[in-house]
Amino acid sequence: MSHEELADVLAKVLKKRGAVLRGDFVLSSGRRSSVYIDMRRLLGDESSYTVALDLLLEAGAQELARSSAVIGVATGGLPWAAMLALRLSKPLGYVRPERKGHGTGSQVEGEPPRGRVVVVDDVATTGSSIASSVEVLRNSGYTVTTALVLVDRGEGARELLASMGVRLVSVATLESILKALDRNPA
Ligand SMILES: O=P(O)(O)OC[C@H]1O[C@H](OP(=O)(O)OP(=O)(O)O)[C@H](O)[C@@H]1O
Ligand SMILES: O=C(O)c1cc(=O)[nH]c(=O)[nH]1
Repeated sequence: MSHEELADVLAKVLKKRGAVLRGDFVLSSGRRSSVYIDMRRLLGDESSYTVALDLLLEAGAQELARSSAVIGVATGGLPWAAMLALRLSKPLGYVRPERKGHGTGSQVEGEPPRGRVVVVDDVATTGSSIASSVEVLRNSGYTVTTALVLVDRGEGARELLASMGVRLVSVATLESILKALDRNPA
């Protein structure tokens, strides 16, 4: 599929699930935005998450094929990482935003074998959530060169991750989704 087609298909399921919200939202970074993509709404409908999963598999095909495991950024990235790992029969892990305060005290969960892993999140805005996970993973002995997301909001994530040697692969940008919604208003 072309970039435009990927954006069209993702925009369609986001619209179906009422996941493109307009208002005044505070983002994870503390920034404000008049548009919020609530990716979690895709999870509540199996045909919608299946479409989104297939888009992730298509956009990240090369990098996923070369990876030894799929690692989710908790919490938004975890369901997508889990579904990808299951589809690809690959080990799964996830990174907590903070080390667990009791029990094992772990920050990387799952103990997938050390190797080249793909980091998965639902949305990238500033990229700081993915960047923190990449640092934690590298400190734990994993190799990370690719991050895969459904939506890149185009607010610095690509540049931040590139400065760390990580390529951001996305199904669509926020701009392309908004254009797709304009193209297909019905
Ligand atoms: O690129 P960034 O500026 O870091 O923003 C994107 C992050 O924000 C959201 O997570 P959130 O912090 O809302 O936590 P959650 O996934 O646990 O809901 C989203 O799932 C990304 O992880
Ligand atoms: O930056 C964020 O926190 C963010 C933006 C967005 O559109 N959707 C989301 O789930 N998180």
